[in-house]
Amino acid sequence: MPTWTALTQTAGREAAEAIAELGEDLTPEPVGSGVFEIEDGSDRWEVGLYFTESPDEVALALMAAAWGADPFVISELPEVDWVAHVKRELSPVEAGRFFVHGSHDADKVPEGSEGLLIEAAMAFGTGHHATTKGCLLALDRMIEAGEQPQRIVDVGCGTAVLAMAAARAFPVIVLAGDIDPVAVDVARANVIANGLDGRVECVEAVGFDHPLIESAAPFDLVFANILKQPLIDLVPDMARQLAPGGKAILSGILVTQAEEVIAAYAAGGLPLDRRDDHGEWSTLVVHRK
Ligand SMILES: C[S@@+](CC[C@H](N)C(=O)[O-])C[C@H]1O[C@@H](n2cnc3c(N)ncnc32)[C@H](O)[C@@H]1O
Repeated sequence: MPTWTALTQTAGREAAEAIAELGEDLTPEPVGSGVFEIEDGSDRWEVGLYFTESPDEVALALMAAAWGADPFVISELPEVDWVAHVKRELSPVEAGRFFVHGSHDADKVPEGSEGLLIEAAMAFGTGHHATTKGCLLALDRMIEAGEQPQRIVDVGCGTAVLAMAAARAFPVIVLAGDIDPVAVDVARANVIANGLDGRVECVEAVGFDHPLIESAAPFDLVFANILKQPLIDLVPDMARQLAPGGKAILSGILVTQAEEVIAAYAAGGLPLDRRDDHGEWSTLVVHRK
């Protein structure tokens, strides 16, 4: 049976995300990576990189030192442990009517819930992160309120979890774009696995910058779970690409950054409807006047 090498360490959020990203450039390439919040109030994150061959320990030590992070803990895992690890990390997540789960939990979707199948992969959006959950809850409230957006785009789709949730809720074609080609591949695979082929179109795009997205504008609903600065940079495009009365669900914003993002959107003609904080993360709903 093959063994896996798991590298884990804890770090601050920014360092953990950077290490997971840089880890993908290593030789040999990791077969998986993940950044998981340690929910003990310590503001520490666990970053894991998983290899089928032994990685270059010198490169790893340099990478950890460059980020001022602790050295990696290197452990050999029999295959069975790796599977168990992924399953443990990917316990199902409930957010309103949505139940995000791996294939090992496909039989656990509660009656009346919308199941979304997301396997562990190298893209963000398993539903575990507070920002994804915040967006799913905002969508759930819109559905509850009887809103029926027709033109929808998910900017920074990652696994396409938000785009697929919207496609389950509304009988329209949902567009999903990501700057990262690996995420786009993962998103396409998820769309097929969820039986949404033809209902969610995934493209490689920076912001709204793709012919398919531009030709579908203006939008009634935009998701953008990206970080504070890209969200602020996106204000002029967001104002142009949203239809009057259209809404944007924004996340990836630390609670301490929320006022700055709210002010930037209000100044761009996109006032705040609602703000919800989940732990250290804020999710905002804004609309175009
Ligand atoms: C925090 S993840 C969100 C994934 C998913 N939408 C969710 O809510 O779980 C952010 C994603 O946005 C992508 N991204 C960041 N900036 C972007 C931009 N300007 N345009 C398109 N995608 C972007 C990243 O590659 C990443 O996949």
